[in-house]
Amino acid sequence: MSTKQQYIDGLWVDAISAKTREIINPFNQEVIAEAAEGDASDAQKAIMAARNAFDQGSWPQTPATERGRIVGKIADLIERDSEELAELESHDTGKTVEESRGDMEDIAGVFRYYAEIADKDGGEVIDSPVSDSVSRVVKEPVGVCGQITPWNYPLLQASWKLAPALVAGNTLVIKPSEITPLTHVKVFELIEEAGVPAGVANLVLGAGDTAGAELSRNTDVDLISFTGGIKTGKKIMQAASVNVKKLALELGGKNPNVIFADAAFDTAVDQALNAVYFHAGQICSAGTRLIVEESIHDDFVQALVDRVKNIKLGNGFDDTTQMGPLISQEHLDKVTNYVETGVQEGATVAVGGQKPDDPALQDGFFYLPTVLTNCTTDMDVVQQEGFGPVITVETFKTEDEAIKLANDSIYGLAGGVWTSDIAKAERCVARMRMGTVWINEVNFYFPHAPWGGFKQSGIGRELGKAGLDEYQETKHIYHNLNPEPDHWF
Ligand SMILES: NC(=O)c1ccc[n+]([C@@H]2O[C@H](COP(=O)([O-])OP(=O)(O)OC[C@H]3O[C@@H](n4cnc5c(N)ncnc54)[C@H](O)[C@@H]3O)[C@@H](O)[C@H]2O)c1
Ligand SMILES: C[N+](C)(C)CC=O
Repeated sequence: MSTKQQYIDGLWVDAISAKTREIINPFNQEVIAEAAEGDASDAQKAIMAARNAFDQGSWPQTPATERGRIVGKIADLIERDSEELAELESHDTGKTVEESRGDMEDIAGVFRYYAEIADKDGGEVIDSPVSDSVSRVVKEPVGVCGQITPWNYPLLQASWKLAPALVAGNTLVIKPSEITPLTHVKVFELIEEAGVPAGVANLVLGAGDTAGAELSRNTDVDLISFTGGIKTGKKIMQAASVNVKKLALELGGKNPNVIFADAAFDTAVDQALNAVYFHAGQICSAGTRLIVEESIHDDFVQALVDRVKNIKLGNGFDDTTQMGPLISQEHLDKVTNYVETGVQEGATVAVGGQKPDDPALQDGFFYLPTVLTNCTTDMDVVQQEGFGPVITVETFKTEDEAIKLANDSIYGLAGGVWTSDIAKAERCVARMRMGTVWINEVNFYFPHAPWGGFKQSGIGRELGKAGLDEYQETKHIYHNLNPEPDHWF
């Protein structure tokens, strides 16, 4: 088995320490690859390459049209190799290959979107308050960007960072989660093939507290963009203060899905399942807090439970599988404890609440899709991000109460409202404190619309024009066409 290497300064390299890590398929714990285990010294080497490429290389000055062309070529290559990428992602994360195929389409779309807008903002001329002067605003790259991604949507989250950073003329070092590096390695082969100059885009592999921590504290890094958990986000924010790095944080969520009695019942039930059980609930924007109008609670829960019982768990490469495993034994233990805590707090397991007993699933990190009823907003299970296939159900009687419950969270990533009353829907979303709100929809995102969190779900935005702004500095240039002495002194 050849070792998956890092890509630093245009070369494929092992870790300086020569250490490696086994990469595991969470469906059966089979070792599917061996990857270089970089650490702080590898990160320093990559940062130096990115620093040199920014300070002395041609990329920041390359016309935006040309940078866009190269990023467009990456999109073409991702489309060409999308099946290979999708299979790698599913082996690495356990998600169904159908879900991974959807991710690859989205990823190519993100590179394509930023390629297309690369040269669309040529700056702005300001109406100067002084005659014989020109005042203009231009956008410039920030510099060297550190980028850190999580294991749940490895390449998708990377694409939201790589594409805008590159078209804006930055250089970068990205570090994937140490447990899911495979699609990052493959996409760097495509980045090389597309003609991105050596040193501009660098890939470091390895653990968060070594390689990742170096990216956040190193003073040669000008911007750090992180997607992951809130605890890590806080550490990165602290480390980044050393040189006041620009900071973008995409953190967790505990997202409400509010169902009014006048919602289209069958669709709302169906989408409440989609909101949570895709990728076994390991989605930052999963609608895990179901908030249902009291008058339909019993029917709604019964309909959910009937459907949940039939969800087919299994190998993501089997066409009939609807839900794969969790990512690791550690995460399975965390989800198990999370549900047990909920039960101790007074929640009732309406369905699931344990590992499956199917002998075919015993080698994987499976947990049954679960619905917990009798939940109240003060419970840990309602407030903490469980990041597993678990829905908690709360009830409300009035619109005000529904909004109060929806907003009762330290998080503010996303939320949904289901109703057939247009005015009520608009009133609700206006009051919901989240970066994305859906009316009669769940979990929908696309390259043109910004993504990010209110409150402790994060800082900054990815995707859309806002996602490009994160990677640009704004410079005002004032030109006095008729300089004269003032004779003040
Ligand atoms: N807001 C979003 O768009 C979004 C998207 C995907 C995932 N997430 C969140 O990500 C979390 C799950 O991902 P995870 O378990 O991989 O998160 P995590 O915070 O454990 O790890 C994320 C990344 O940070 C690195 N890391 C860990 N410690 C570090 C440190 N001290 N310094 C620098 N880097 C460090 C890890 O190696 C990994 O690459 C969930 O909370 C989920 O909600 C958010
Ligand atoms: C941002 N999203 C929904 C793609 C993945 C969150 O975990």
